[in-house]
Amino acid sequence: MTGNAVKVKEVVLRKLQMRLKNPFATSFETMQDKTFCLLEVIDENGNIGWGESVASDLPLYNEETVKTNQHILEDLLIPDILGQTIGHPDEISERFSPIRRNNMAKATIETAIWDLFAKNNRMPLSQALGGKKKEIQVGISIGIQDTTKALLNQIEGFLTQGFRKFKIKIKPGKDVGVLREVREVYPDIPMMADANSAYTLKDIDHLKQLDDLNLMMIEQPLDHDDIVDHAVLQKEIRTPICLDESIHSVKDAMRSHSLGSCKIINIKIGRVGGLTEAKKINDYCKQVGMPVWCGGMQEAGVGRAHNIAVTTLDQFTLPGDTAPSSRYWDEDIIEPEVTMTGGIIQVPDKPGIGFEVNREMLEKFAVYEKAFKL
Ligand SMILES: O=C(O)CCC(=O)c1ccccc1C(=O)O
Ligand SMILES: [Mg+2]
Repeated sequence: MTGNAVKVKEVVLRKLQMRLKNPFATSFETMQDKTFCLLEVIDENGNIGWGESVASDLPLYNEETVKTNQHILEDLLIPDILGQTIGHPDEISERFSPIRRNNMAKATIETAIWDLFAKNNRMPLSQALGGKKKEIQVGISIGIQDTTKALLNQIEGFLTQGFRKFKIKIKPGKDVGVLREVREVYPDIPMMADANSAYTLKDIDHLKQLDDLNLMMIEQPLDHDDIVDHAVLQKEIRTPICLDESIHSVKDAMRSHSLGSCKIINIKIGRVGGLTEAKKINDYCKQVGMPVWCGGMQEAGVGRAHNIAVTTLDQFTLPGDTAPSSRYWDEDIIEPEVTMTGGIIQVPDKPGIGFEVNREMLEKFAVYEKAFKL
């Protein structure tokens, strides 16, 4: 779509520190205190666009951290767009392409420009992206629990709230046995597992046991940057492989499809460098008939709002990880907060991300702030 251009007059970079309600354990870390970059981009008309980075303090999910984000944003990306007139947000990823990777830093600015562009054209971000859904189905990601009883209690609670997909984090020693016990209690719930690269091809015979558990998919069982071994594994197991960490671009999606590395892709806006690339992956996967869904990185409200918008695209056919604000936060940074009824989130029809940022919450959680003006 064409539309009114955006002229960037001012950018404010903040770092926020927020504490999750409970620790969240994956196969590679247990996290409860989250620090992240939040970007406010102001245009010459005083409209404001917001972008949230999903990079955390340590480079355990990918190579980026809050500090690498700060460097790339302050020293390269913000100076590059300050004072510029952006005809369409699709230009941003092209503009930033000489810089290698650093996708989460790039996405922080690119998503803010998308928000600003949608506001300037007085339309919801979902509409600016070409999304048609007015409501989205919601899944839940459940961290590794100390006991199976604790996991079953969590599932019971989330079932009553109406969640549509149950993603269970696994690792060696807390995988097949735990999932089997869950299946004995809940034989039919839509369930998947996420290994966050905890296995290797030496575990093929062990992973074959997942095929008896009627899983929707096994997410990222092997190396974070692999699509070759995943193709070998997919030929050995019936359970569809979903790739998360391995997919950084539409080219990775194309390579994975042609090799047979996966049958489903978890799209995360930050991991792929922004909404334009996420849309390209959506469009390619629609062309080849590969389902996609929107993953999460325990975002605060701005990131959550962008995830809702991208989930309205047509190939996002499976419930994502975009749970309500209350999943992780006693207080979120947006108002209203993201809420859910019966496993459904209503897509906002206000301009841009459709939520206001609560500046009192920014004051409360910000540990760093720097303004960039012409
Ligand atoms: O935001 C959510 O609820 C999903 C959280 C999640 O699964 C996750 C959280 C941190 C790092 C990686 C992942 C993942 O999806 O692999
Ligand atoms: Mg994952």
